[in-house]
Amino acid sequence: MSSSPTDEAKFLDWFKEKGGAVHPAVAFKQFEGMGRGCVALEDIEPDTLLFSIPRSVLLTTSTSALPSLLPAEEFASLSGWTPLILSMIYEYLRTSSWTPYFSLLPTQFDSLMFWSPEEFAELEGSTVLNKVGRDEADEEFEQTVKPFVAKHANVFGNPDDYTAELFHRMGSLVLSRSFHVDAKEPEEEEEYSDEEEEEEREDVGDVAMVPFADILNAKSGCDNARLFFEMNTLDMMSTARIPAGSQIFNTYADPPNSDLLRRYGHVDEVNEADLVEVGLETVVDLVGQAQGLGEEGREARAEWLLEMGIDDTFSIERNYKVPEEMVSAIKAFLLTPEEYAKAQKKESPPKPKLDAPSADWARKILDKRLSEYKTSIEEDESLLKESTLPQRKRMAVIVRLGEKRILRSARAKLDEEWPAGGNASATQKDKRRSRDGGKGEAGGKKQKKAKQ
Ligand SMILES: C[S@@+](CC[C@H](N)C(=O)[O-])C[C@H]1O[C@@H](n2cnc3c(N)ncnc32)[C@H](O)[C@@H]1O
Repeated sequence: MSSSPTDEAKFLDWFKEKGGAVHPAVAFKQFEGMGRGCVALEDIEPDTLLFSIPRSVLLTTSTSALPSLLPAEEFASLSGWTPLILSMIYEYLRTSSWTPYFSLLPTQFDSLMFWSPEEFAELEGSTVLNKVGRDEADEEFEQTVKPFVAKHANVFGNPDDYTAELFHRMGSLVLSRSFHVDAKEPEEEEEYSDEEEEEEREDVGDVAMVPFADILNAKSGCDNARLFFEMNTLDMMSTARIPAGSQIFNTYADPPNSDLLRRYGHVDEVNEADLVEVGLETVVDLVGQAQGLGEEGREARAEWLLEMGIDDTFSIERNYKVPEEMVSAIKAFLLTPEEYAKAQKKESPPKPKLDAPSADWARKILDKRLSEYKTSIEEDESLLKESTLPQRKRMAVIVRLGEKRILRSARAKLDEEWPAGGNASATQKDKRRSRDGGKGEAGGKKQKKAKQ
């Protein structure tokens, strides 16, 4: 990265001139493999104000000068993050308002937007490959940004300075560093929320680049600081005791490794929030076809499930349970035409309760998902032992290995609770018995009576 200690000093001067305040025990530091972060120089107690950011230094579509220089309806016609990205490029190229901030920001990224096809191939099997959005971003640049900048060259200056590279760079900064800050009046003690998966639905006016807050790194299970929104400031507070010499960590809202890699360009070797996704289409193809449903019939059932609020993607987390919506979807494809008609009439998808047939199908679905990765768990485990593995490949292996391990554990859990081709296991029966009262006839009856 190109920024230096002088840039840090200039940034701090600028930050303080604008009214920012920093606790004397908080300092910048380079951390191996993480870039710049913040360190505690002395022990810091919980609930300590680490730094306070005046709202005026936030870079948003409200604080940038750009919107006021353009016809309002034309600026409003821009969609997604484009208004913010354009405002950032404009401020970066044409003004000095945020120069000390920009000089601390990275210009190169390991997030998926910047991976080559060969590097992407290492992620084969992971659904993250469908979420990168490089083509959409290129199209947005070519079809919207370029003509817009050329049309308003009186404001933007030389259109050639507005390159696709700069557009992707600013977009990646928004993806990895922005915060959701309601543009409306802040609620009392409103808590920060990092920008979430809902980025497309979010109002761009609420997305903010927050100098200083975005210098904190994050690590699964290690967060010890959090941003709180006050009327005139955004305050970073410690949420735990931070011993002298320790890194100050924010939270990025605990994404799985696939999303960490996509948005931030890093992974957590140990990530409690890791998960693997199974698409509804796997259920549709596998169960629907085996049930003899034609393409139209399969599509109709899938559409109906979506209308009933079932998601098109199921996430298996580290509790290794088959997601309820996936069970419901499997069972919907196992319904006879008469049962399906009835369910449609009642507008009610099947209850998400596993039974022997749905458990067998869940097993097949997990196997199908596992077969979509081109390497085995064992191969990945030995790859990770190689000290010469290139960094991006290493991260891809960690993502795909994490996903495969979850699939394997979910399958083992199914095998234990629903042995293949059979009935419920002893554990399942025990669970059922204890739900029924577990005392045979008399116990069961009593419980029923009490319920009436
Ligand atoms: C909000 S910024 C934090 C400041 C950043 N380290 C810098 O040098 O400007 C987020 C970026 O920091 C890096 N980062 C944060 N946490 C990390 C971690 N646990 N491991 C590796 N890199 C991390 C990633 O490059 C990520 O995109």
